[in-house]
Amino acid sequence: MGKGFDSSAVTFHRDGKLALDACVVTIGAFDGVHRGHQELLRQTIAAARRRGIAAVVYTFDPPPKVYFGQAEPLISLREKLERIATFAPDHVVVADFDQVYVRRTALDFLAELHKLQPREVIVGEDFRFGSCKGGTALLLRQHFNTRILPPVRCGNGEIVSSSRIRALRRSGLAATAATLENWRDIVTAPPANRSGLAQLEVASQ
Ligand SMILES: Cc1cc2nc3c(=O)[nH]c(=O)nc-3n(C[C@H](O)[C@H](O)[C@H](O)COP(=O)(O)O)c2cc1C
Ligand SMILES: Nc1ncnc2c1ncn2[C@@H]1O[C@H](COP(=O)(O)OP(=O)(O)OP(=O)(O)O)[C@@H](O)[C@H]1O
Repeated sequence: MGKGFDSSAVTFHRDGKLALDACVVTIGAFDGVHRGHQELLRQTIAAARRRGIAAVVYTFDPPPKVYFGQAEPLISLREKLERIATFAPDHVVVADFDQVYVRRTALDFLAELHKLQPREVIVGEDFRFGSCKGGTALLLRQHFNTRILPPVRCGNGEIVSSSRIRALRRSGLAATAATLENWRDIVTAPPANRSGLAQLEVASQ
């Protein structure tokens, strides 16, 4: 679970705008910022702190499955960014997942990642990227020092996923879904702390 909401320490960027000389980065749709995502965020921020470099979260708006009409979003972009911000990364990159972006190949995406000069990339086993999901975690490993985390599971052994949370909600099992999200004690920020988010929203208009 993250600490308390404080977006003031986090800088938000549109994709392609951020260049760094070192970082640890995690990548994903992160819809719901569930317990599996939280583990990625914790490991990413811990690795970055150990190395004394920036922690970066790279995410997509809307989540690709939502863009392709395969799912309804679990939470809004604002809520997602607020949840991510509670883990206190240094940077959050939000890529506009649209008809132009979706045509980028896995190699295009790797070229963008190179601009962040990651010392470590941390993703889950099933991470895919690039048009037609051509890129895998193993391809990432050919380009960057990549840590592939084993899946976080719930008590009955099932893998925690946004899809599973959606299915539980659809079945009327909202309380079970909420245990996988694990956000019941989220601290909501006062408006003054949301300036970074507001800037991102203005930039996207
Ligand atoms: C440049 C780029 C292009 C993508 N193109 C597609 C696509 O054509 N079809 C698709 O289903 N997903 C596409 N995706 C989404 C990925 O499959 C995946 O959902 C995304 O990278 C987030 O990973 P996650 O779902 O593990 O969070 C693309 C992702 C990126 C970064
Ligand atoms: N249970 C989990 N344990 C560890 N990593 C996870 C878990 N679920 C997702 N991840 C990783 O988090 C990142 C973002 O994944 P993503 O947003 O696709 O989540 P998801 O729950 O698998 O979504 P969906 O069910 O919609 O496919 C990816 O690197 C993915 O591999």
